[in-house]
Amino acid sequence: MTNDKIIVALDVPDLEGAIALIDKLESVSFWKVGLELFTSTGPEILEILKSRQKRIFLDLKFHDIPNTVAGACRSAARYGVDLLTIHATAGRDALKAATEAAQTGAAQAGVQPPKLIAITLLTSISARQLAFDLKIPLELPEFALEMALMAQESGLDGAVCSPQEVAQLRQTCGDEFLFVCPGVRPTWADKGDQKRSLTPSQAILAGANYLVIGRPITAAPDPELAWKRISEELN
Ligand SMILES: O=c1ccn([C@@H]2O[C@H](COP(=O)(O)O)[C@@H](O)[C@H]2O)c(=O)[nH]1
Repeated sequence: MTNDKIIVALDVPDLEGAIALIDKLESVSFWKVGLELFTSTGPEILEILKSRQKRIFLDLKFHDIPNTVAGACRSAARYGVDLLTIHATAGRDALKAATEAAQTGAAQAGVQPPKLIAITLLTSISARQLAFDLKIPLELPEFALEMALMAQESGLDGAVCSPQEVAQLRQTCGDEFLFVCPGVRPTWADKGDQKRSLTPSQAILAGANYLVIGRPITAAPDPELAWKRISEELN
């Protein structure tokens, strides 16, 4: 079964909604807790997922000065989560400080350190927006590659990128570096705000270790059926 490669994004506003989805999608083994749910529930949602033996991607996308991201990563690592995110654009010093702090926090709590992964460029940003809104004078694939390389050089375990860039990033960063791809859309799903999508099977074939999929499953009229269709596509 390859559905352990799918991380389902629990983007719901409260604990009640989250528990309903976790119970409904019993065979999902890896859940992503992001800004909306964590801001609402705090660490309680992590305890609930752990009590059900689920793996956890804590996607808080830290972006701040080195001292502050280090403190945040130290604290988050104490929860014993599997994956944790920071924006690569926080810079090299912040990435290095975050890497060390995640190790320290986990050791203090006696848990396994999370894999720390860097956001290269949000999958909701198009090439046009990168150039005209963010004023980045690089082609989008080159920018994503530079961010992934900086993360790798700073000691991080992997990167978040769109499925459209993962093949090139994989080729340069090698097989040991983790690539987690959101912005994944089955052919039958609405793209919403995602600008750089591929289908689940295309993303895996391109070299992603994990896919993050939210609304195509969680906002589907029948989430169990949507999950089953995506799992079958991958199997
Ligand atoms: O570049 C990024 C980084 C993180 N995400 C997160 O992934 C999910 C995607 O949800 P969908 O409903 O499948 O669009 C969401 O939680 C984002 O915060 C991302 O989309 N892009």
